[in-house]
Amino acid sequence: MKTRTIGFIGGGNMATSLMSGLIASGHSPQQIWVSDAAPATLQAHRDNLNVNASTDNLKIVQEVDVVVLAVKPQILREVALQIAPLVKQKDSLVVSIAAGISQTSLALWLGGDTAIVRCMPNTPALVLTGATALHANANVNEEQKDLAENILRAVGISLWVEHEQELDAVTAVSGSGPAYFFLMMEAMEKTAIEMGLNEHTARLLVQQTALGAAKIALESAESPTQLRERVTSPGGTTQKAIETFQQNGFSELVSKALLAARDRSIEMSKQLGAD
Ligand SMILES: NC(=O)C1=CN([C@@H]2O[C@H](COP(=O)(O)OP(=O)(O)OC[C@H]3O[C@@H](n4cnc5c(N)ncnc54)[C@H](O)[C@@H]3O)[C@@H](O)[C@H]2O)C=CC1
Ligand SMILES: O=C(O)[C@@H]1CCC=N1
Repeated sequence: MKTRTIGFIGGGNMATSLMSGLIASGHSPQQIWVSDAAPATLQAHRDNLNVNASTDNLKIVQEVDVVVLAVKPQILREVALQIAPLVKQKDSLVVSIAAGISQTSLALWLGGDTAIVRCMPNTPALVLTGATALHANANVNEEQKDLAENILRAVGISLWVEHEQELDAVTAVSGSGPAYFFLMMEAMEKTAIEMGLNEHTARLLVQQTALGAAKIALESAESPTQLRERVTSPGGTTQKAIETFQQNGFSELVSKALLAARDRSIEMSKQLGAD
């Protein structure tokens, strides 16, 4: 497939992760455009990533084949309505990464004929280890599906969900998920220091342990339960820790947190969208 130009409207955390990942995976910065309301953000992208940048969202739509909507859900309506006439004129493929903004809302704002892929990536895209789930509306053809998938696959794994509602669960699991692991790392690091390790040692041990656990989970055919049992010697230290977690409601707490994130995604679609 011929290399396509990609434009990001909104150049914040997630767009930075995606642009950096695309460039690291061999995409030419010259084929990437970004717009943002903050000129300083755009200058940083010019300086650090060497991409094309403009404060004018319409300029981005004009220049590119694929428009990625990467602004906060709260201002997506305003941006979508602004670019809608040009998107229609150019017959652009639009990819939205916004949490909690449905295909229904996007189609209402952008126009019912627009080819729209709604997806949920995550910030590890920055280091080419992202996880993205995508959903296409009925206007997206096979070539456009490949195009959207190729962009996200350049920065990690990507998979399609059949039902759009699944994206609420995806948001709770992998969209927000990196933050849960960072929270665990924060807590482990803090206690490691309280137990007498210096900051450098505490951080390094936690980071390497997280990496090792993720790597073994990915590479092994065994389930997380089996892998956990391999670390847990009967009557040993891990058993004490795991019992402490479980007696204090760890699994229930994780479940509650993910359900709250999933429900917030649904609530956002009602509050901010046209659902
Ligand atoms: N941060 C994350 O881990 C993830 C975020 N998302 C989604 O990505 C989207 C962006 O999130 P972040 O990058 O975290 O937010 P962010 O706040 O870092 O970036 C948004 C950017 O949009 C710019 N902006 C504001 N008004 C604008 C306008 N009218 N035109 C153009 N740019 C404008 C802001 O200056 C800012 O740089 C959200 O919809 C979020 O739901 C999705 C997956 C993960
Ligand atoms: O917190 C949020 O709403 C966004 C979506 C997933 C990760 N960050």
